Amino acid sequence: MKLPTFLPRTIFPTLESLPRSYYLGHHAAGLSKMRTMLSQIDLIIECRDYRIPLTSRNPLFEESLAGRERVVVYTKRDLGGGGEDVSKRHATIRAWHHPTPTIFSSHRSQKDIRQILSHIKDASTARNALTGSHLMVVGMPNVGKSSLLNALRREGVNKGKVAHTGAQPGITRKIGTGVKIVEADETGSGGVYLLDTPGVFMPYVPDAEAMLKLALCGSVKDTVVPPFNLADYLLFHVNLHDPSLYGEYCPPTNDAMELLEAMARKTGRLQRGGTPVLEATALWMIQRWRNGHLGTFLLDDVSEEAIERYTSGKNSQNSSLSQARKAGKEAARIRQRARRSGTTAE
Ligand SMILES: Nc1nc2c(ncn2[C@@H]2O[C@H](COP(=O)(O)OP(=O)(O)OP(=O)(O)O)[C@@H](O)[C@H]2O)c(=O)[nH]1
Repeated sequence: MKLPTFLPRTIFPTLESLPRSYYLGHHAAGLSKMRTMLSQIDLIIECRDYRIPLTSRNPLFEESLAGRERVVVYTKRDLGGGGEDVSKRHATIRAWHHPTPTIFSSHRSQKDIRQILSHIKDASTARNALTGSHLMVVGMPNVGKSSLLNALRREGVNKGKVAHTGAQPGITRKIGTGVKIVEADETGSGGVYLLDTPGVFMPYVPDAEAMLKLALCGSVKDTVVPPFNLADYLLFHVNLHDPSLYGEYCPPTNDAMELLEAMARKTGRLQRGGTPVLEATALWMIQRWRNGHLGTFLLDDVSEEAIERYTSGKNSQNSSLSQARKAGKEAARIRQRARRSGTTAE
């Protein structure tokens, strides 16, 4: 008997009830500190997540840290997969950012890290800085800033890890001191120092799907978006990519609960009585994808048309940005009033 052909979903339903903001106190404080330090900075390394090149762009970094030389580094390239269209994809992204240089990197690839170092050294030489160059790495939470700093230091001056890294966002909370990533020459000039900064989320996420992408990539804490919604959205993408990726658990399905139940049974995530523990299984499934074990692919569509759509939507994003700022200030005022009167507002 011929099995029916599996048809993956082509549209994911809009989840209007999802939170659209994750702009925390230490994000605002970090950004304001970065702004005050800007005059001492020669080059900004702006990190974005390779799996979501459009969605992980935070307009705040261009708006608040304008006027400094910049390089865009797409981190976690290894999690975006290969394929024939990689060169075309990279060319499209480079053209979008032109004339800002763009580098695609994985923190474990010596070749990628050397390419970034080489760019940094060239920029520093061109500046002819006698007192050394001072760089700052910025980006959304969990995008891989501290991992990049450690990798540049290891490759540049052969020294061990200095910055803490972790699978959840918000590991770096404060701006530290500059870390040497390139030695000065015999004359004492040419040294390069890099500042790590806390990840800063955008004040307002333009749509619910963007929030799902950011949460899936680990930019917000796993408690912010319900794991079932994330697992369902991940399944939607895995199905568009290759449903055989979860073939060891169950046949192709568009039902996330069916897959989670099968995964829970196969991996022994069961309560007493044999009931599958679905939420823990959803988190496990998401973590497997984040580690590259459930397919490596992009969540954003990267084409000239998609970039055009994204860029033409920027204006509405900017107005949402000012609305979000007003809402943020109002929330801070309410919290302050509640603290003064001895009650909490959260
Ligand atoms: N596969 C892969 N994982 C990476 C890469 N870069 C970072 N990671 C992982 O991503 C997670 C977050 O990395 P961090 O360096 O802590 O990210 P961060 O941007 O400093 O995070 P915040 O403290 O929130 O600002 C860690 O689990 C890293 O191991 C990469 O290029 N490839």
